[in-house]
Amino acid sequence: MYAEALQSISLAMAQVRSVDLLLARIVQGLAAQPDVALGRIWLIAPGDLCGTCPMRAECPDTSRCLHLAASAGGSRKSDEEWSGLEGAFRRFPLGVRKVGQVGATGEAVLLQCASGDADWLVRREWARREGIQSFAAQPLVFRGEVLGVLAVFSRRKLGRSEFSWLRAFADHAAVALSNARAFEEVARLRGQLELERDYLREEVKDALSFGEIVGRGGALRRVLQQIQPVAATTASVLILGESGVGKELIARAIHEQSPRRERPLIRVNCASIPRELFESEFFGHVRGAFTGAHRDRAGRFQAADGGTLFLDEVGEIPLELQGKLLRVLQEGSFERVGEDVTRKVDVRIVAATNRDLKGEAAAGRFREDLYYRLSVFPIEVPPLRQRLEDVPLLAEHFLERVSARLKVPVPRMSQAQVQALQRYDWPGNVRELENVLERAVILSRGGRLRLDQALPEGRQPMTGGTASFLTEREWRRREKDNLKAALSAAGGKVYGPGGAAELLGLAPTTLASRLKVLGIKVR
Ligand SMILES: Nc1ncnc2c1ncn2[C@@H]1O[C@H](COP(=O)(O)OP(=O)(O)OP(=O)(O)O)[C@@H](O)[C@H]1O
Repeated sequence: MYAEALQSISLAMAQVRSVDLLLARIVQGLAAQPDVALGRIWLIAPGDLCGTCPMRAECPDTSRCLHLAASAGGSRKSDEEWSGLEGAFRRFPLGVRKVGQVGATGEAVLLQCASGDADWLVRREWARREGIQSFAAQPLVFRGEVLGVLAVFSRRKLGRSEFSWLRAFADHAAVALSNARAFEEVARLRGQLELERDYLREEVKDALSFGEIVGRGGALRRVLQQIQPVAATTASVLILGESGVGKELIARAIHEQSPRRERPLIRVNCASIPRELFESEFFGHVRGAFTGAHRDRAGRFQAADGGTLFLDEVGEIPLELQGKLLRVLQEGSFERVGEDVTRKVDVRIVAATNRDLKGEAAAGRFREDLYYRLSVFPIEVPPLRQRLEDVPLLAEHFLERVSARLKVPVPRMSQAQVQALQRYDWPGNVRELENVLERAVILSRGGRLRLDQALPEGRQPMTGGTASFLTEREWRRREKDNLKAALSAAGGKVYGPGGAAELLGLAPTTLASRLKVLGIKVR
């Protein structure tokens, strides 16, 4: 081996950004030298093949060992090549045999075959046949940490000077290895960020509307008190409550108060995913896995790696997929659609439902084991009608927010109006209250708050005098009843003489589109 050869390999190394490619270049560069029979690199990594490892009995600690990561060289007797990463030496326990000792101590070794101390050679027959003279192993050390071992079997006796050249070369290799790892990490993070951005973009609008949780009544306080203790853990949380009570707000608060707050919170609305796309949405797919899969795509589990996955409307997940979901919750592993590789993730689950999931499980519509897994820590958010004491604060909050958004002065709300709001039973919960106030602010046009038309029918505040108009909802109902009556008078016939369109004096196409809008089915 010559200094120039090592230098030119070093130069080439600096350009490479992939760890695998880098290691391959190094050993191939070494093996290209006339006297080198075999060049190999092992890297320290967590123990993985312990069940089948031939050195298991000698292994002091299965947590970490040396993994053969690159190999190059060839026989001088045959055209056999030694680039495979399998075989007896694919793992070395740290501290065991020469390679393991270099990995454990960080001290290099130089051994000669001729000197009679060739006991270290495991394959003596191989060494004799291939004319091996020397073996040199150098640790790959970066910032004081041993990353692995670089070894060379030489057909020419290696002297001290070559050994020290190899030392310097190993140092270059270790730096290049750290750089390549850093590049790969950056690329991985960039990929993940892009993925998160894709998923998050659709939710930016939603996210902007999530301020603090408003309301300090006893019922809500009891809910809020549960957030902090559970946020600190990795336990799955199941948030139960009717639509619009603020379940998503609670889910976000759990994430924000958890140690995962710097990592992504990814939301999946399980009700909006078509049945056949569930698996791919959750776990991702590889290109060509199904029609339309034009490129590899990571799923939401991967996007949420290290963070929290919020499974909204979890009761909508099809039964077939529930088993796979259970597995990723239990083992943290899954496969992309169309791929065999098993991937690992670390994801905390917060799920929400407005269904009686326990009842669904009892009826066989939801897997019971999954239900128990999800509901380790249930949080029940009461409907707004059971905490009407929160209405005044919530109403103020929404008035201010909507006015700011519409850039109008905040209209003043009278005590009577607040009471009117508290008399309503809010089937749509906080979301409905928010919508009512938004309508009221728009109707107020910068003047006094106009709740009368904004509230759903039959709930106008008692301001004296009867209203001489219909609300939108009343109007629609009247129209619906009217169209139904006409249809029935026409015996279900829409078009032509005696049809409903003619009876109503409407163009048939106009009638058809109104029927569609109002959801009226024609027999
Ligand atoms: N306590 C609260 N303080 C402030 N805003 C609230 C509160 N509760 C709910 N909201 C608002 O009400 C709307 C509905 O809340 P959210 O989407 O969290 O309900 P949900 O229970 O998840 O509904 P769904 O089951 O329909 O998904 C949101 O705009 C949210 O900001």
